[in-house]
Amino acid sequence: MILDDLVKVTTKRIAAEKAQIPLSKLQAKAEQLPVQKHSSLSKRFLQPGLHIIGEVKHSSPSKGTIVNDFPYLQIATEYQAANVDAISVLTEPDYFKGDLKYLQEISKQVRTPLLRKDFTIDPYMIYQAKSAGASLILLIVAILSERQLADYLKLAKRLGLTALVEVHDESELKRALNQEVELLGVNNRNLNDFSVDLNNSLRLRNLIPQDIPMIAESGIKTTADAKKLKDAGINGVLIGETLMRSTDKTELIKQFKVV
Ligand SMILES: O=P(O)(O)OC[C@@H](O)[C@@H](O)c1c[nH]c2ccccc12
Repeated sequence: MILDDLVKVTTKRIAAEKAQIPLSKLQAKAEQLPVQKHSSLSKRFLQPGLHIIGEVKHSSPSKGTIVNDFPYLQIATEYQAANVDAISVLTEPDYFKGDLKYLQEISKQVRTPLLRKDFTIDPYMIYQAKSAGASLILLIVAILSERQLADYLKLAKRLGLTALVEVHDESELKRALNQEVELLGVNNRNLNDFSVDLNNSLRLRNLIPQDIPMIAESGIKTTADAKKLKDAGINGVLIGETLMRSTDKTELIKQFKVV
């Protein structure tokens, strides 16, 4: 199963990174950065309208290389100009061709809140995210124990980071709702077989309290897709491939915003 592989390579990578920059040093750096008023970020997604998270993604295990040309700074700048609510930056190198440096560089150029998109399995990665300029981190319920989920949520909160807690099905959602979750993501992609089903988001929205904003993730291609999600009470969409392949991202974001 791909998630198992991702956890394995990530564990290995983080061990190597810890040998480069020790936790204590990274922690010191992260702790001295200002703490943003983090609760306001998740609440923003409860405001009327469909909120957009644009993703900066070079490649993925399901699609391979998505774009050959990958001017990540330019893409992030364009997303910001189009007024997206947040920008998701893939930092996982082995399967997504991501890099922490993309996040670091983008954070120096844009003010839009940034989501570190990675397979968080160690507190070290949360300190890294903070140090690299992220405002949000991804916590994938499927790869975390109850203890880890609780601890990472607490750490994120302390550092002023908003956690996007990702679930794929009812049982994961149940586990997420046992915790103090402020922002929920429902992945429409099944990471076992890569099948995508927008109904996943539509179905799970009814099981999520209205005061918790929900983001539909993956496989959103058309404004009709986005409209269906919005009409079901979904607060935001996370769009990667469709935006990455678009030659007019600004126009497309504009269209997604007014569905
Ligand atoms: O490119 P898409 O189909 O629009 O999907 C974006 C995003 O949802 C997807 O990249 C994603 C959702 N959850 C993840 C977890 C890790 C890595 C990537 C992801």
